[in-house]
Amino acid sequence: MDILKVLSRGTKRVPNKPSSTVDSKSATRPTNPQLYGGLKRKREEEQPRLDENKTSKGQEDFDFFALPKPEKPTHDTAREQPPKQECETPLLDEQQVRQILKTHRLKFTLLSSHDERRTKVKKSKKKDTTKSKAKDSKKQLFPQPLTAFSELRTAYNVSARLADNIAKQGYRIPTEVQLGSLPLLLHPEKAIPPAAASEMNIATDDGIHFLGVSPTGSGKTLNFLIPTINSLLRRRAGDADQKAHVLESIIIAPTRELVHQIVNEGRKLTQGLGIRIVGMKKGMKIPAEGQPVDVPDFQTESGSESEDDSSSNDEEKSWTAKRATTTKPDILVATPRLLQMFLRSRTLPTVRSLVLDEGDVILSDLFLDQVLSIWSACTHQSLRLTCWSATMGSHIEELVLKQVQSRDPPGQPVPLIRLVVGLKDTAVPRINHKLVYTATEQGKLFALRQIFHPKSSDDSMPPMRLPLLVFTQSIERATALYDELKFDVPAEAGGSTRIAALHSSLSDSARSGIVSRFRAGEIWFLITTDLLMRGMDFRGVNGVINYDIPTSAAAYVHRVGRTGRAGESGNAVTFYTQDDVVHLKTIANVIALSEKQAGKEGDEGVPKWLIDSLPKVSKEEKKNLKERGVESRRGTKAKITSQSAWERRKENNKRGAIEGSKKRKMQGTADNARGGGRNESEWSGIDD
Ligand SMILES: Nc1ncnc2c1ncn2[C@@H]1O[C@H](COP(=O)(O)OP(=O)(O)OP(=O)(O)O)[C@@H](O)[C@H]1O
Repeated sequence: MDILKVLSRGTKRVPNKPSSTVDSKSATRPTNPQLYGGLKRKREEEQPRLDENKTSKGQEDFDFFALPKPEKPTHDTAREQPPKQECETPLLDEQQVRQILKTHRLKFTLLSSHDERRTKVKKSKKKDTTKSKAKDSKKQLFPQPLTAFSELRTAYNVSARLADNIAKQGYRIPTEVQLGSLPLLLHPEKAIPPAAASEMNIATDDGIHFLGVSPTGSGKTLNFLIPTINSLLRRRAGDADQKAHVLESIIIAPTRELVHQIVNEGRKLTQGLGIRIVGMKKGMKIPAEGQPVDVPDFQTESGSESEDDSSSNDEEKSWTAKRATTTKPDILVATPRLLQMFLRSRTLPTVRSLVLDEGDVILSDLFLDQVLSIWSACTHQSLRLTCWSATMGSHIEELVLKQVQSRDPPGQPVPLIRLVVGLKDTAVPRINHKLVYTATEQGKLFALRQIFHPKSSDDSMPPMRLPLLVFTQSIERATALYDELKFDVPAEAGGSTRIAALHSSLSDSARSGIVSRFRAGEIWFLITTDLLMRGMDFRGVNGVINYDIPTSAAAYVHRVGRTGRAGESGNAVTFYTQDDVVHLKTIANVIALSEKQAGKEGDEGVPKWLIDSLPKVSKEEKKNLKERGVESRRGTKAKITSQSAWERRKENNKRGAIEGSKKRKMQGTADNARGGGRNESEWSGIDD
């Protein structure tokens, strides 16, 4: 293997790509999902060789990303057989590993270990704060990276069929987070060789707990799904009763939209594997307390695919009564509230893996009680936790550390390892950021219309192609903005159907309808709120408009992260008024840091003079803003309007009447030209 290929693989074309490994989807994927890998490319002659014997001419042309040919299924359940030992991929030496991790800006830190814990307990008598304990125990690690997806099979014991499903989805080059953490999650003993593990005083043979912090759109979903699915396959490979479905993994996500998205991704990876991944819905029963309970199948069940956190007993009963098919999941994806509602005092003894997607929200006050009770309900002693997000505060890390340590069996601590990709809490490099001062609320509407109307000649606004996401501070503001804008799109371009507001007070079916229409490109402007968009992956969102300023640095990162995903570029515009100036520094700093990280020179997104002139934001103000939003936009002050709704409707009706009259005239001219009049039925159509 050539280290140059490892370091520069984001920029190098793959020679002789076998057509069987790529499907149509790959054509639409960016060729380079790397964020930082291509930045510091070294010349070939400077690179150390891994194995001189393997650098013959033939080896130079070795298709780095090609996967081994899929094995033929041997039986109908398509269960995996114990792995055949394939050609071993040689381990990189520590210097090479360090270089790759540095190039891709990957930093692994051990947040806990047995010895550290003992010293900490002693120390804690003097200095008993969790923060100082956590700080004391941090150490850097250099695990083996994944140099190509093909290594999943050859080096990390991934099932051939799972590897084949990954290839079929067109995934060819691992992103940074995948490159860094897949080996560690799949095969920790191999990723951290025994010498390094003993130096760090950790044992990895019984798995690890993991915190993954990587930019938005960097492929964290695939990253937690692959190890989850693979460990299920491997564990069951030797089972006599391979057909049994036992709930072994739970993935928790904050919204039903995200649950649905994860299930969809999971389904693509589990095709033909005999693994059932199910999204939890209201009324669903899951196998708790070790009792096998029938679970309705997510796909075959009639009705809405999304659940509702506030399901009533009546709804539950009627739903259960009308269920058509039942099944049991191997992997359950759920929102915290719904799962906890089902659990009450029941336990989930068979669950070995708990994944928290958007972990910082999941462990925020919004869901903390529910998540902790789910965590306690998972009573298996080998339960391993992974927690993922693009932003993660230190209080979340401390919370996770405290929780996992409290469950460690005596004398057998399980390491908690954290990976940070790039700089923590920054936006992805390929986004252009712009702060736009609009002075007043009216000014925002004016600025938004300039973006919406393509004929605008104002170049203070970046050119933004459709589709666009527009964020507001609250549901009331999203609805008000929708009411204001719904007549802005001309009828001939689809009128109000092109614009929608998505928020949690809508019904399940309305929410999933809007998401599907937005995915299908039927909706061009989607007005929404922070929580609803967490983790959502819409291909081709070209721009994000923060109509109301985000209420925290994390909110900014996640909002703008709906564009510029998987290596694509995007635009983010943030409006601010006089009322926002006191809060702006936090956002301006995130933009400045993100631009610096992206290697952008000068004052592209936010001029230095602006940052310097903005007032400092106190901790108290930050907290207040995060919890309550900007005061002048709360409650009844949430109104957004340039005219009264009545005036807007009147204007729209007038416009419609004029359009209709024009059409009738044209139709009449055409009919007269054909020499015939209209018959009754034609008239009735137009008059309706
Ligand atoms: N190795 C890869 N090569 C190309 N595309 C990839 C790769 N891995 C993931 N993707 C694609 O990148 C997109 C973003 O992935 P995903 O939604 O998992 O990001 P994320 O890191 O979870 O983002 P967020 O923090 O916003 O939740 C998806 O469309 C996914 O299919």
